[in-house]
Amino acid sequence: MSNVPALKNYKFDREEDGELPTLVTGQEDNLNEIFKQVKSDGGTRIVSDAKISRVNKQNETVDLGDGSHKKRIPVTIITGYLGSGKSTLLEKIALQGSDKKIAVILNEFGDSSEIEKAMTIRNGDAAYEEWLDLGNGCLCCSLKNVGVKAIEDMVDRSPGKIDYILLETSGIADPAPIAKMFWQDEGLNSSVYIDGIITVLDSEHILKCLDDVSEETHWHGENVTVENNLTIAHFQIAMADRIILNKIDKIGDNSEYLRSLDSRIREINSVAPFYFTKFAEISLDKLLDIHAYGMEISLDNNDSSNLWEDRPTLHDSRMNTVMLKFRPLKGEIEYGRFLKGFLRPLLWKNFGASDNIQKNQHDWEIQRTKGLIIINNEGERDVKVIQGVRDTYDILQGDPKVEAEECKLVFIGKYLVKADIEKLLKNIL
Ligand SMILES: Nc1nc2c(ncn2[C@@H]2O[C@H](COP(=O)(O)OP(=O)(O)OP(=O)(O)O)[C@@H](O)[C@H]2O)c(=O)[nH]1
Ligand SMILES: [Zn+2]
Repeated sequence: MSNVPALKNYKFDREEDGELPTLVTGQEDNLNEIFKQVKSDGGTRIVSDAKISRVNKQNETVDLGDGSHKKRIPVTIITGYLGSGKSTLLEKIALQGSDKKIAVILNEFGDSSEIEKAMTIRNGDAAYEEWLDLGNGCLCCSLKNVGVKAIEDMVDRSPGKIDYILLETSGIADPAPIAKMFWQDEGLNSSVYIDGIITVLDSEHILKCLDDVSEETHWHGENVTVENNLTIAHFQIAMADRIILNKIDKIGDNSEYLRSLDSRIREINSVAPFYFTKFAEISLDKLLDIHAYGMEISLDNNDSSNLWEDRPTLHDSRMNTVMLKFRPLKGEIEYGRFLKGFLRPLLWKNFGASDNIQKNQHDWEIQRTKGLIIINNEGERDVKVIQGVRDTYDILQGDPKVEAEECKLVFIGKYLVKADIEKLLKNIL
């Protein structure tokens, strides 16, 4: 077990920690002042700020036993439901060109990372130092070992080259098992530490997500005790150390709705500070190096379970991914047919577009669309990137140099039937 110092091993020390405040009777009129100055060590004792920052500092390095120290790398986990703006946040963090050398780990569902890459995120004038794509499936179970190994390798192969890691989880992943992975895995635990979990919410759709409970969500792990009226979005909010209420431009000045949003989120997470943003515009210092687990991580690492209420992992089995690959489109006319005859009927089903597209009896719903569309215009190659969240989609100019010979579409949603969607596409190709 890495010998990360545990705050619990510290004894209160008068000259170091200064005077303990006299017994607090609770009648003091400067009670808030007193509480602001003292912090508990997670147990009963109180320690000074200086000591806390020293412990946090020590948490950032691990003593290798031969007197040398290895700097541990902070990891910020970025979670949030499908299409909330996680990648947009990554982009904004990069564009702020911070002095940190940042590695990005993507754990996207639906193997859509090259679509993400087609909108290459640039860190200043270069892409992020490292870009580790953990591919399909969720880190919490199917990919765990692969994921841990890949992260360990990345950290080991670039000593000194990376001083911060951002991990974007897939939109439908429960963040707890991913965070736990950094605690429970011996190797990871000594080379990285969790600085905080940031949850990005789509202000326009988050209440719909929270209301979308279903008896079909299932739990990974034994002794499922947690009641079933929870969704992934609940856990993503509950685990947050910072909450970004993104897409505020979609709400306008609907203060009524904002109040309902505020109270719903506060019900789930009453402590994490939250920020309203548009296209994830927020300054780095609110998100990085927050040492959200500085105190707990220095408590005896073995009892990290109390941080994640060792509960089973939630999976919503109604969700699935449909990925289509097809030849480049021939010119603007076919591209127009693709939009009018395929994409819109699929996404605008609720607006009366023909909803007999999918034969299954379920109430199917596309929640996330990502596409890389290549159009051959008389020898000219045009690349479009499609980014959609439920019924709205953006078409962005892609990088014509992207290495892709065929179009690629990824739909993530409920009860999607690949054969039906493919048939609709065939009608227009
Ligand atoms: N109107 C509006 N659109 C936004 C905002 N932030 C992001 N978007 C758009 O929403 C879409 C999804 O944004 P992403 O950053 O890809 O979302 P994501 O959370 O990474 O999506 P997944 O990785 O699929 O879960 C993109 O088309 C963005 O341009 C915002 O504040 N307002
Ligand atoms: Zn899983």
